[in-house]
Amino acid sequence: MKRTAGILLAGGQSRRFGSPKAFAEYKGAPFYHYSLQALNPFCEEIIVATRTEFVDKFPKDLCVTTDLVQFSGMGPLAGILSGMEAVKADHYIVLPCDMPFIQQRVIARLVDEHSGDVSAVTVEGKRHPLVSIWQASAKPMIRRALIEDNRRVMHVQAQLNGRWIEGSSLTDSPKLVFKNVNTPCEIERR
Ligand SMILES: Nc1nc2c(ncn2[C@@H]2O[C@H](COP(=O)(O)OP(=O)(O)OP(=O)(O)O)[C@@H](O)[C@H]2O)c(=O)[nH]1
Repeated sequence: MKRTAGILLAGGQSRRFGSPKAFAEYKGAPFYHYSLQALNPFCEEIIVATRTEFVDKFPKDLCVTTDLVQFSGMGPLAGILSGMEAVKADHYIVLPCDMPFIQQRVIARLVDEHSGDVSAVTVEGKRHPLVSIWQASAKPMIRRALIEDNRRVMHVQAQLNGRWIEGSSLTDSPKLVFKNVNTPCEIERR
């Protein structure tokens, strides 16, 4: 049977937010909780890829890893590879930690629509490369990109046999569901 793992990206610097976004609260729960909930039914295991200083802030029952030392500080692509290296699986569902409106049923649809080496979501022309599903076979290409200091997730996706899935085919409210929060006022307005 194919094994699916989830990778929750939570190693960013949150410069625009001003405090670590993973632990910012929305409706009484930390942002990361919403991504975790969305991934949960579809993954045999979920790994949180984060920075050393955040490891102890996550509950002890979560699997948490830090980015591979070689690629530390290189952004979400490094987090994706680090998650892949930490957990063996056939494919990986990746979500950022700053998408508190994400929904399980939308991830279910994304899983149904996934094909090829990688799938990711686009909403009205805005690409969300981190909301994605990757085959394990993409790992060497990600590694090579990072070794060459190419940190762009979309660049790697373009080199793979991948597809962009229109958010409107997954949910009636794609702009909200796939909204990533970068500043506190974006969440205060809700
Ligand atoms: N593991 C890991 N995750 C990262 C890294 N950089 C960003 N992320 C995650 O990727 C997602 C999108 O991050 P961004 O909002 O683009 O970047 P950020 O550093 O969190 O925020 P800014 O400093 O405001 O750009 C979030 O879930 C981040 O936690 C990294 O180097 N390693």
